[in-house]
Amino acid sequence: MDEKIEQKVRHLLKEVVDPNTGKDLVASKSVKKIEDVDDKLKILIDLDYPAKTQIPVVKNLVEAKLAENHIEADVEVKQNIIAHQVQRGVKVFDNVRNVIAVSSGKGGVGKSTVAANLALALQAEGAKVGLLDADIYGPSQPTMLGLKGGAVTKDGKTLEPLDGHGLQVASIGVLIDPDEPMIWRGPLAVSALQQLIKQTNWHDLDYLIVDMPPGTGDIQLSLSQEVPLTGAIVVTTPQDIALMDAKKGLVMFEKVNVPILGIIENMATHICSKCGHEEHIFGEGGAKKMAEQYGVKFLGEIPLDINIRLSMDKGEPIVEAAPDSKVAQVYKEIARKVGVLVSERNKDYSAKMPSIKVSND
Ligand SMILES: Nc1ncnc2c1ncn2[C@@H]1O[C@H](COP(=O)(O)OP(=O)(O)OP(=O)(O)O)[C@@H](O)[C@H]1O
Repeated sequence: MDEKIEQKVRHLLKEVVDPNTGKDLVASKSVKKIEDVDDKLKILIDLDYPAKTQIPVVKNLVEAKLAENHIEADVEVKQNIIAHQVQRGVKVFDNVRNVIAVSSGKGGVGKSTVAANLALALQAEGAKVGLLDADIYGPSQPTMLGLKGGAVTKDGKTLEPLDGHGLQVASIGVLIDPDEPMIWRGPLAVSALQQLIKQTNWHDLDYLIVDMPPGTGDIQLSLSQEVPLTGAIVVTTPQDIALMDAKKGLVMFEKVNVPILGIIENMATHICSKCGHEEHIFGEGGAKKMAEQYGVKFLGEIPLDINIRLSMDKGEPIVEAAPDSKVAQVYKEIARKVGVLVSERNKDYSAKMPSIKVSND
């Protein structure tokens, strides 16, 4: 094709800023092809984040820029979520492109609720998503996602993921007696969770969300070291005591070189179910300040809202039960940020690395 045209188009695409990444399409490496097909200019743009609602937005921006410059072309915008780098020395999973840990410094801050709604929000925007419930102390995803039935195996060795509103789900809760108190020794817990992750037949996932056990003890540390994580999210509530523990979570991931995608403040404000008045009953701005202090992103704040709890208790998280509600929009906004932050991580090249043989001859 005419090199001049290609250069001109590339130059114009440098002027089209994707509102989601804040970068132009060339800088974000989204331009996959500019080619001549049967005398017609064809442009292919790949978006490396969940983009169902954003595909038409980006397509319109490109078409408008080309039209302004009297260039006619077929513009195709696609979602193509690729695998990104994990900790050095850890092997990535087959069929799972990106693994994201959702963790908390302490229990009860709403980590599992965030994990479920975040997974559903990523799915709503067009991603293929799995959820691994690794919370050995209180596996709540079977209830929260209304899972029916127990573990399913076709070959007696591997597990089939369960279906939770379209998510592929594996939960330690399905494998244990829910009425028995869970007393795991560290290594046993880690090996049971490793088995659950590796022996589940995940089918072609863009993201696997891991609902981590709360806290920053040995089990959490081993998991953060051994599970191939693209990034971690720390959930906290606004109280000083929760923030103190959340900081420990940040330090733990830093120690094992897992990039922190950001902090989410849950129960940030209380919304009165009678009058709709919103107030910061547990304190204000603590998580945002902590994010600044540690140089990580503040992903957003989720209000304390009775509908979040009621929908979870019914097994239908609010993003699924009321996708257009204000609260569901907050989760979706956070999910969009998470998708873009993952896309900014380095690509995973491990699958293409040649294996090097060292011989003694
Ligand atoms: N923003 C919210 N508004 C109202 N209720 C919430 C909110 N977030 C979580 N909850 C409720 O708080 C309770 C605890 O939430 P969840 O189980 O997600 O916490 P957790 O941090 O995962 O706990 P643990 O780590 O101890 O398992 C649940 O009943 C949940 O429905």
